[in-house]
Amino acid sequence: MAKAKVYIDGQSGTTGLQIFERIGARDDLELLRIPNERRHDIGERRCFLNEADVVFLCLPDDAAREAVSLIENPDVRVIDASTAHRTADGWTYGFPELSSAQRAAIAASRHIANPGCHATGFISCVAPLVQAGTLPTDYPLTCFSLTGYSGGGKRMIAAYEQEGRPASFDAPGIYGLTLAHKHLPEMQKVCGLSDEPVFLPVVDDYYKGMATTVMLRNELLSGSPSTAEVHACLADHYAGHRLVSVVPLGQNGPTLYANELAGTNELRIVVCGNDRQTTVTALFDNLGKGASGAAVQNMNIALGLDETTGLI
Ligand SMILES: NC(=O)C1=CN([C@@H]2O[C@H](COP(=O)(O)OP(=O)(O)OC[C@H]3O[C@@H](n4cnc5c(N)ncnc54)[C@H](OP(=O)(O)O)[C@@H]3O)[C@@H](O)[C@H]2O)C=CC1
Ligand SMILES: CC(=O)N[C@@H](CCC(=O)OP(=O)(O)O)C(=O)O
Repeated sequence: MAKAKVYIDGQSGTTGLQIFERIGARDDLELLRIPNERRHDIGERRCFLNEADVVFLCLPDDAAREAVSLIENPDVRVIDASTAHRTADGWTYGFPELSSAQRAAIAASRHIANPGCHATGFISCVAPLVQAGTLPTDYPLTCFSLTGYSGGGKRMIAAYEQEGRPASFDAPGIYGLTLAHKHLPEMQKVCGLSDEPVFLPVVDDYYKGMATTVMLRNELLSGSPSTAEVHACLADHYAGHRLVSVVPLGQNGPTLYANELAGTNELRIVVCGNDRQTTVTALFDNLGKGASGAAVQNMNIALGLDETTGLI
């Protein structure tokens, strides 16, 4: 069988490099590499974008939209890591663990929108509870999400790693204070919520790794479930999945560290609580299941391969 041809637009960026790291040595794929000095040349990019079977877009939103407009070959499968198309018509949201129907839609799609990193954490905690009817769609959700500075791409990495950087970078920084973070639309739409959550992201002085937490009052959930019942609902949903799992109740340490799953493609959910209040936390790597690992998983599904090929 012919090898699938793969092109990464934005190959020298943070997400692009991490995709290359995961697929560069695979012998079932043929990687098309644009000469580095031509990587911004529209004519050259157009050739690569139309020659590939699978294209990863690892670009800012506007450049991702432009890249899509350059693709004339209807057989190209596009996996866009940017925010540009995550709630757009005609695009399939690339979180296969949502449902078997979602996985089948990804397998059949030519336009896959890779989830945002904070959105990945939020959706992994919330969507199964909504699907089960445990979490009412009008629940007043709040969420905070910790990320390493590589989540901000090359520019933020350079800012954090520069000599003489501001002393404030030594401490966690709460941002998104206008409560209009770019991941809110996908969080609301994919979970089927009637409103956006109140969401605060926090960036801190470490390279990669995330902890996204949603806080719940059990009495406001349908049927006032115990914390163990909330846990069971999530554990049932993710049973049999290899990249997303739920830590057995009580098996987590007393402190959750946002870099616990850094360097992996996995996401693990930790449920804690006292039956009056429950917290659900997703631990993962912003560059793993939060971006490049998820993008490779989506490619594997789109090519009909085992979804974890090259990932575990
Ligand atoms: N970092 C992360 O954890 C995550 C990132 N994402 C998303 O993935 C996308 C890429 O982010 P990230 O890798 O962090 O960003 P980076 O800034 O690290 O990389 C962006 C890349 O895009 C290239 N680029 C920019 N404009 C153009 C253009 N017009 N034509 C061709 N190439 C262009 C840059 O080229 P050059 O090499 O010249 O700078 C660079 O290689 C973004 O949309 C981001 O929001 C999603 C989830 C997580
Ligand atoms: C630390 C930091 O700034 N992180 C970025 C999220 C990176 C990401 O996921 O961006 P996409 O929406 O393109 O996926 C932010 O919060 O805007």
